[in-house]
Amino acid sequence: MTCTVTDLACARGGVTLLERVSFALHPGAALCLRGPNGIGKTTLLRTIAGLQPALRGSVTLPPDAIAYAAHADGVKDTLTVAENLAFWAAIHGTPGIAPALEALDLATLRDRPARELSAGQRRRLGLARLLVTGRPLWVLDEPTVSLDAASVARFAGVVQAHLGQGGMALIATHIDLGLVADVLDLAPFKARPRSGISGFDEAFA
Ligand SMILES: Nc1ncnc2c1ncn2[C@@H]1O[C@H](COP(=O)(O)OP(=O)(O)OP(=O)(O)O)[C@@H](O)[C@H]1O
Repeated sequence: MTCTVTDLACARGGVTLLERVSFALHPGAALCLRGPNGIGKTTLLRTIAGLQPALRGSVTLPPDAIAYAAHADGVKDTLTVAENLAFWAAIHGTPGIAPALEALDLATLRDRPARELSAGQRRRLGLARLLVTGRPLWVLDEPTVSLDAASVARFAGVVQAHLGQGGMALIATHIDLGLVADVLDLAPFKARPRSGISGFDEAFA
């Protein structure tokens, strides 16, 4: 199942940020989005994941085929690590949480309440959620924030394994994860500022 994004335009706070974004992501492939702070990487990922409407364009994969992981990780503080994963596994109908615990090195933390996790441990729990969704496209917004070097390498291996099973990954990241991935520079897709005054844009084009 290929994810095809065609002529996508997205906005935040009423401002159009990116326009004419098109690409195809095939099974087993990863694409890294690059661009300076504020260009609209998060906004584009949220739009592709179906968390906000597109101004224009289309995404062929439905939102329920996409697992989105971002800064707000959805971890429930009052539940333990294992309970958080079991909760998500139940929602997605995944049989067990052991592979996810193992993959993100969370087995020794399984009975720790999430509120007692360090930032990096919490991030690993948020990323472990990806594995229990069973969804083919992982949309990842700065997934390595707070992770130490060993955890970055471990997570890169998790993504690589997902790709090896025919999954896909779309990643906004400022660091090189060491993945075999195409890179999409968003600069050419930056929307031109609009005045909102009829005739103004044309007069000053
Ligand atoms: N809730 C909001 N309301 C209005 N504008 C917002 C909101 N959130 C973000 N923005 C603005 O939208 C623009 C794009 O933000 P976005 O987070 O998509 O950029 P980004 O490329 O992911 O940035 P970064 O690399 O810093 O994470 C920025 O100019 C930002 O200030």
